[in-house]
Amino acid sequence: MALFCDVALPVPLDRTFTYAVNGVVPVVGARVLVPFSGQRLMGVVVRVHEDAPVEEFEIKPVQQVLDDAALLPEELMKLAGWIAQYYVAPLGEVLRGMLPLAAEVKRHFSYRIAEAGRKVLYEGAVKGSSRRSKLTVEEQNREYSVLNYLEGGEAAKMSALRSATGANKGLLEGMVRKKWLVREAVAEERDARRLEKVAVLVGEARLPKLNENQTAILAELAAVGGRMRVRDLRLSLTRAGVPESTLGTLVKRGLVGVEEVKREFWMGGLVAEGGEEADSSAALRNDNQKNRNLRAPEDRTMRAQEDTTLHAQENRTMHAGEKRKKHAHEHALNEAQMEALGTIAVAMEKGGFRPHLLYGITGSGKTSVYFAAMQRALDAGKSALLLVPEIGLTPAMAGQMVAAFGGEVALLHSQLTPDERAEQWHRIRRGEARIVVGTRSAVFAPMVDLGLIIVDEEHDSSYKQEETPRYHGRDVAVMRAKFNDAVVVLGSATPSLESWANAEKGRYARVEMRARVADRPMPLVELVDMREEFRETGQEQIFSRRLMEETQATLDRGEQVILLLNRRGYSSTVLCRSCGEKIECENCAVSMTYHKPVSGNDAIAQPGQRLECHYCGSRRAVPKACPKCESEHLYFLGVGSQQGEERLQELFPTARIGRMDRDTVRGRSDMERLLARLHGGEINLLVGTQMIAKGHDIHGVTLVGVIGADFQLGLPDFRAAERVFQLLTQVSGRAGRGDLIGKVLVQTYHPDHYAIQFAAKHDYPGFVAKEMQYRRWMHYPPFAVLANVVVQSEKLEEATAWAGTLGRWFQKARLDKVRVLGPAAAPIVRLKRIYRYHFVLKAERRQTLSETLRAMLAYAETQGIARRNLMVDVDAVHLM
Ligand SMILES: Nc1ncnc2c1ncn2[C@@H]1O[C@H](COP(=O)(O)OP(=O)(O)OP(=O)(O)O)[C@@H](O)[C@H]1O
Ligand SMILES: [Zn+2]
Repeated sequence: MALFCDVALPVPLDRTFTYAVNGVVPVVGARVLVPFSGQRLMGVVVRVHEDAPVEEFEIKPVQQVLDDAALLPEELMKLAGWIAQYYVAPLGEVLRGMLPLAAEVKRHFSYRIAEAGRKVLYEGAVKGSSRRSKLTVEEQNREYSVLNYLEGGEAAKMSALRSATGANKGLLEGMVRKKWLVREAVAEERDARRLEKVAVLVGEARLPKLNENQTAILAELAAVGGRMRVRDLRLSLTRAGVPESTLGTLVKRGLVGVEEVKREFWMGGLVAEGGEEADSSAALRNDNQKNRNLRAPEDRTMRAQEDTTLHAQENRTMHAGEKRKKHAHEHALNEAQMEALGTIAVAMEKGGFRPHLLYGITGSGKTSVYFAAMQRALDAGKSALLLVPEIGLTPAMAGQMVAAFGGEVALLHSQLTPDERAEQWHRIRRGEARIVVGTRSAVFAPMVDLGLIIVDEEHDSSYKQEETPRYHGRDVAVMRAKFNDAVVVLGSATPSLESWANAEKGRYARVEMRARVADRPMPLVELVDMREEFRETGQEQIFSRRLMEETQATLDRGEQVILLLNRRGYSSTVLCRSCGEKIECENCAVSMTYHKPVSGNDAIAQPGQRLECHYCGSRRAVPKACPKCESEHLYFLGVGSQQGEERLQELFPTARIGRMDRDTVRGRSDMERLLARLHGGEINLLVGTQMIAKGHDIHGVTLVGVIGADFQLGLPDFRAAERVFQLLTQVSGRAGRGDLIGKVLVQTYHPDHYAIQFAAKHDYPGFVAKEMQYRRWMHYPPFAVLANVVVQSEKLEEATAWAGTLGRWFQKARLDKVRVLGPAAAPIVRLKRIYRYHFVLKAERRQTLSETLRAMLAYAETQGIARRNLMVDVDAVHLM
């Protein structure tokens, strides 16, 4: 009896594909390579069966089965199915996101002779190469050699063809266009876990007579404890001018051995595998700097040793700051923390799915509770997963995890290479890493015996994936816990309204921590009415007099100040004074931001390219005149963090100023360096965008100033008030986390707005009550479920026509349980050259919403609207 299997493929189609089983029978959850429209794709088997498909077209066989056992455990297969259903996303694309194993499959192209090619070859043999062609005789001859080479019928890789015939890619592609050849994309399995060579000093050997170069190598090795990656050693030898062959000589003489070991993966000073100490690995990483000393071989050993210790010390002080702070896991928990831990621990003991919302104000010590709960999970033989918004923004969290749990930890974040990601994935799958810390997609980590999932800062919008599948990591975490019978804890000082509503309904158990640790008071918040300020000073100022006064006083007392200026760049808009035209991006309907060129190494904006689009990244020079009316009166509006920094430099010339935004913090190491300078007191005045509000725990900060956070209140988004409240609360929470009480000054043009009023009073429950009313009246989440449907095309006419087609369908369908708003131009009507129209769908019940969305997609298909031109965003976080 013939066997078939259904395979989910990473293509934007809401269906699976049937293939014939060929030899090895794959199990559900295994990866297979299958042919798909001229390519070979990797997919995941979702069903094995005997039902011969009824369709007319030919059923192709599976080409290769990559796994003997299910790669994805059953609960992850279930979770994938749930996501596909809930977010109306193709299952194959969901699974692709779950399996970060692309690195294990190598893709390349190969060519095979086609019928037409054969004909040409035989005709050519008979008539000689007399065909009319634009090609030179030499190129024509080369084509014949390619055909000759492929005559046997086997496919050949491009590299083989090139070396045999000298044909380049262009020539081969030309032959494909003429249909002489067919090109095949080949996917091949490869082992992502590579080995690397390590040079080892052979201890026993009696030192014979050596030349200078040989001594240098031995000293180099001795200096780092006798082992070094050959790759690194080669690098330093080249720098010092020692010939590479010297290493070979030493190996031959038995003074140095070379071992092959499994490659270790390094993550910004933290060793993820096998290593115990963050410090020692960081010191190891610094070999390269040390190697500059290679010149004088005689005393190198000594000096290098000094260097090593020196580096280790530097690192220690770097990480710990001036006065060493205690790590979160080193505190004895206070009463509120014990109570929170108790609730979570009891839930774990009872077993089963138990969701919790941990509402703990800023500085209440949530992190320590996470650590303790994760330890409990480990003690019970379970594994634990901690999701964080962005590891790069809160490196302290990852560092403390490694310090507390050592080799048990796997870190998953966006800066890993595909190989590193695959390696971490397998470590977790094998049960070697039982503590996983990661960003959004880590929710798919193949944990063994998962007992606990924690979602830190659960309100953070970075948990929402803004590409297919558009899932929300927090909500997926809850479902994951459900399929795994695990406990899940959503933690925040400003929980999302969705989670809060779930707690109100009793779906989540609520745990509260309503005081700061060590009886530290909440900071005092003072509002500065900027309308008043303008009236009194007659000038539009960035910084109010009150804020300047307080800043000066705080700096004078030797304390630290943080100022939030939530826009990056220098000026957010360039406006023509004569005609009012704004300079917009040529790809997107948004104004371009002016970035002032900086001299020196950290010049980000290149001279002559000073306007940047924050949506597509395109750049251009500031025009000399308005592109529309040619007036030369261009006017720069909207203060960004770069300008803020410049002004502060003028106002407080002796302050030690730092800036934290996407332009100064590109990666995790930038963040680490900046935070170290803050902890150490090297910076006493920090200005930055919302990045500065993220969970940082800097004890010397006693003043937080907020400049223009309320412009967001005017954005066309029903979550605007919630976002402003969260941002104000989170940034205020950075003040007064040490021994001294903190103060917050909020400059605002809307001092009476409830989001600002409640934030000033640290009244989250008050804010939520008010905001819930508004959401109920307006039928917005959490009182309705919502989806954003964007119709998109590079052609404006197409986008509008399709929007019209769907609009008429919605009207005709007379949906009484779903409200449809639109079609309307999306708030950003053109983005990366794509025109966008949208509908917002609101329904009382989730079921109704997804049925409507599916019916709409089915109708769109009959109208020839391709799936990729319709973006369906269920539980959309941004409606832009
Ligand atoms: N029981 C305790 N006693 C004293 N200090 C503690 C205790 N628990 C935690 N801390 C310290 O309190 C500070 C705040 O803790 P933590 O960063 O966990 O707060 P949080 O609740 O996560 O706040 P936020 O929401 O602002 O990030 C840290 O410096 C931490 O080391
Ligand atoms: Zn753009």
